[in-house]
Amino acid sequence: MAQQKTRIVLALGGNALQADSKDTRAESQLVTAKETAKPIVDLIQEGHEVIIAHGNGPQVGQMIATYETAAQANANIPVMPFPECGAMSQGYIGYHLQQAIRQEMIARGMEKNVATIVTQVVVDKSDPGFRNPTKPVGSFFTEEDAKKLMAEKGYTMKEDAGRGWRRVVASPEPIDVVEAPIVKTLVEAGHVVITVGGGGVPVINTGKGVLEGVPAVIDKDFASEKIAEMLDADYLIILTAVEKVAIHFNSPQQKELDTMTVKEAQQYIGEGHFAPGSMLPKVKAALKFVESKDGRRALITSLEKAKEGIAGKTGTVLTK
Ligand SMILES: Nc1ncnc2c1ncn2[C@@H]1O[C@H](COP(=O)(O)OP(=O)(O)O)[C@@H](O)[C@H]1O
Ligand SMILES: NC(=O)OP(=O)(O)O
Repeated sequence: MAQQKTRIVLALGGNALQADSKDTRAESQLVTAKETAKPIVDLIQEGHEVIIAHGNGPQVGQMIATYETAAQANANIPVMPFPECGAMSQGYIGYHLQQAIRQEMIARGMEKNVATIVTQVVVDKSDPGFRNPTKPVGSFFTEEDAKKLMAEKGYTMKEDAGRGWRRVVASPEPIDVVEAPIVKTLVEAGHVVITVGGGGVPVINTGKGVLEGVPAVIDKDFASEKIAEMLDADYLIILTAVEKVAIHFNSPQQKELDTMTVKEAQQYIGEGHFAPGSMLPKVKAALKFVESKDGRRALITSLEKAKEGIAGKTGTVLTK
């Protein structure tokens, strides 16, 4: 039986772009993107309106580190500022997703266009996120190497959910998605749109329509939630490396959750079940979306299980 058409914002996690976090080559990302395209095109083929968002932590961190290293070696090479690196990461990742999704649609005889919108997201210049960097970017390091980098380069680095040490940067909250009306027009015309890549390029509104990029990385789960509200989406689906959200994660008491009410989610957040910088923003984004309007649904699951998840067979569903 055909499923009801829904407007879905799909937030792609890091594993949708880099199957192996140590292999950051562009060629490998394109291969991974081609696998990622399959479950996405399944949803498009079922008739859903799909808007795609994605992270950029590893990619933007790599770009910044490359520029910094090049500038250190050659004084004629200027360091590319953070917002510009964010914009480049949207273009680079969007290009891979466009290629992969287009190829998959052609293989299935589907006639649809797919495009990336370089998206700016307004933040507040007095957001407390600017004073307390929390967003992990770039590669993972051992504690020893991280301490050396902190001393040498003045980076702030933190341990990331048991996976190693990473540089952390400011991560303000998204307030407004500048290009949302264009995205809406394209979606309503039947096109597949990739937007708020890497959470969007963070900009502050300096008045009279002048936007200015700021050095930060917005969490893509929060930016996805924001655009999902602005597009009046039915569904926010956050795809990551795990099939279900768990409490007592990584402990003998680990319990995977099929559903979580808003009240339960708030309780679990208070009890510290979700790691900051990894699962916590996903649960918070899902919670905010479900609370924003009656009838809105949110699902957290793995990329491979997206189709089953939307059919109600797996994943963790947030309910009111
Ligand atoms: N309570 C939890 N339940 C499930 N996974 C968790 C939990 N806390 C932390 N995680 C970890 O968070 C990861 C997802 O975060 P991350 O990899 O940063 O996101 P993304 O997929 O957006 O790149 C999961 O793969 C898992 O290792
Ligand atoms: N911008 C962002 O949230 O990136 P990741 O999902 O890669 O951390």
